[in-house]
Amino acid sequence: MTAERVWTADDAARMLRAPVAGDDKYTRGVLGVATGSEAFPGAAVLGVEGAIRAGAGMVRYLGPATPTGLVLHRRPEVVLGEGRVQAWLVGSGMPGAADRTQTDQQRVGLAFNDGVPVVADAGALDRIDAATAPVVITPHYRELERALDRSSAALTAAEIAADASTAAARAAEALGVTVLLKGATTYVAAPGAEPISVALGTHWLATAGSGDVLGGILGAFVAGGTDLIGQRGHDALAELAATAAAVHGLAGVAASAGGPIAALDIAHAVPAVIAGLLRGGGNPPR
Ligand SMILES: NC(=O)C1=CN([C@@H]2O[C@H](COP(=O)(O)OP(=O)(O)OC[C@H]3O[C@@H](n4cnc5c(N)ncnc54)[C@H](O)[C@@H]3O)[C@@H](O)[C@H]2O)[C@@H](O)CC1
Ligand SMILES: Nc1ncnc2c1ncn2[C@@H]1O[C@H](COP(=O)(O)OP(=O)(O)O)[C@@H](O)[C@H]1O
Repeated sequence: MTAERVWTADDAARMLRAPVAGDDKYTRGVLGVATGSEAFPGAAVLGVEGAIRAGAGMVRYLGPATPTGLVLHRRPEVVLGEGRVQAWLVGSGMPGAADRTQTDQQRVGLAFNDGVPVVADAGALDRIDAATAPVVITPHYRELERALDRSSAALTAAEIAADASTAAARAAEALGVTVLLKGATTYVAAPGAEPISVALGTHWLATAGSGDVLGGILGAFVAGGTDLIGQRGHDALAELAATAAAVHGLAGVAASAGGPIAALDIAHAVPAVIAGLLRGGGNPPR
């Protein structure tokens, strides 16, 4: 077992920043989102909702017709198409390499080529080698098994489950990315750093689309945290990832109140969770 740091609500509160008078949508961070597919259009909606509820200054969405229509219908705030962004969220609800369309290839390539930090999920995990800036990946156990398949640190999903903390640390080292390994306890590891454990949620979070919302929350934090990432690289990325897992977990608890939740409920609970953390952290929301 690897020694680890336990991430608390106070730690998360310290990472959050309320907007100030000098802010506008751009200084707060624009997140490019390349997620969803004709097979999984809902994943795009869930990630975008997570990002907006977590405080992205703006979201730009790039995807096929069905998810594009659904995203815009639910969130007219979203701007479609390419443009300048501070970070990318890519891969949720997208097929892996074997089934990618040419347009999928292009939008995944664009995200990794843009020179800004990338949150890579699901169908983008096999393209992290193309990255031109720091990457944080958000796999569950089976996805991490696949991502490690051709690396020097191959592990089965069962081995990952048996010691997720060590698996996250080994994966970060082998892949050269920050790893947010999802599970009942989420482990975050930056290359060469002690892993962080986050267990502030509820088991009701084990529901379809829950991880897609987490990707959006993390995307918003990364887009708003580029100064921090510029100064402290993967250590900052790991702390932002742990904060996203904390906010996601606390939002799940708030949405559940002891009963079942739908993934969108998690996103809806995020603003009040952030407000509470900002108050508790001595930094009043504006
Ligand atoms: N609303 C949406 O659009 C959603 C999209 N999602 C997207 O769906 C894609 C696939 O995600 P997964 O985590 O499922 O991918 P995985 O490939 O990790 O999971 C599929 C595995 O689950 C097994 N499996 C399938 N149905 C099962 C069942 N009923 N009982 C037991 N095992 C079963 C399969 O044999 C396969 O091994 C991702 O791109 C993800 O982002 C999911 O997040 C769910 C919600
Ligand atoms: N038993 C559990 N207890 C608490 N949280 C869980 C549990 N199982 C999964 N989660 C959380 O729910 C989310 C599931 O994400 P993921 O596996 O990607 O599902 P999906 O692909 O359906 O979105 C992750 O944030 C994970 O940490």
